[in-house]
Amino acid sequence: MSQTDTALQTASSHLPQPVETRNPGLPLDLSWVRAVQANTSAIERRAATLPGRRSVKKDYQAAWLLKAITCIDLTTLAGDDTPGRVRRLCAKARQPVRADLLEALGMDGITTGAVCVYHDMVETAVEALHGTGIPVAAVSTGFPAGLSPLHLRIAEIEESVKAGAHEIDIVISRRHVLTGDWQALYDEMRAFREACGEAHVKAILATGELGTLRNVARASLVCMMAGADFIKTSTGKEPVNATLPVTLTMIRAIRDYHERTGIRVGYKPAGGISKAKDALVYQAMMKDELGDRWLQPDLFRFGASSLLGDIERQLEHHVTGAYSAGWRHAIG
Ligand SMILES: O=C[C@H](O)COP(=O)(O)O
Repeated sequence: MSQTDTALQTASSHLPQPVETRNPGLPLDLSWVRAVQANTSAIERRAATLPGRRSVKKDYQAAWLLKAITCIDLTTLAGDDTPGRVRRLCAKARQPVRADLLEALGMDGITTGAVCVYHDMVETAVEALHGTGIPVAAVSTGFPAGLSPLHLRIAEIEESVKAGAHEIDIVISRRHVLTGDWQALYDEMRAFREACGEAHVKAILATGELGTLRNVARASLVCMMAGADFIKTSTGKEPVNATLPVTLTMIRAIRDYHERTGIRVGYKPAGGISKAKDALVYQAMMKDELGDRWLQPDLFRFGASSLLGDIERQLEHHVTGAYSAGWRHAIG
């Protein structure tokens, strides 16, 4: 088998998905939560060296980028979203890379991991993705601030599930973290998880608003104890969204949780990830810290509205040797 074949097999390994047991959660263990620390300067030092540590080139890079596409929650979360824009986004999710490029790469049948929209756009997205197997994710619970009354946040989840969302991206109440009220955070997350039913729940921590990496680590753990299927960094609307130090902190919390419980929880960095080279750094970090299993779309997603365009541009360069203008790979 040639190097190209091996590399591209890595990309197509998203096709038959391993079935992961959902995280059932645990009773809140406050002593475990309070024991969690984060050594900020060590985490920042390690994160700063990461972009230079691993570099994949040529066919391997193309394979990693194709894999990254399968992990994108292709997102539009704008006040001026329309059914037309969402349908165009869904068309892009079904065929994320131009057919001639895919053919040159020896690939077919690749899709994004999901499409992520506000509740009002769920029905349109579900209809547009009918028969593709691509799940629709709905942001929920008063996204992005999460400050509406609890019963309305729960009703919003239920409405989105009824409208056909397979995944619900909830926002936590940041004040519970900032005041150290872990019981309140746990109860809220548990209620959200219950309202989701069969739909998978991603807990958005809004890490840019949590103050310290120790808070990020503790909030990650509490959300996992309360049954989150994924923990996600940001809404994309905070002043600081996904970063490498936050990512290290959260994926180490996922690793600890797995070591203690045997349960794998997924990770979704979101907000401001728009370059193919950044996606490669995140993938390398997942591989280093958690292993290959966490590179599959059932355990790893990028929340991104414009990453796909840059990846497609890099793939075109790989195939043709030339860069095209970014607008040629418009998402919507
Ligand atoms: O969850 C997804 C984010 O809102 C997308 O953020 P972005 O537009 O910066 O890629």
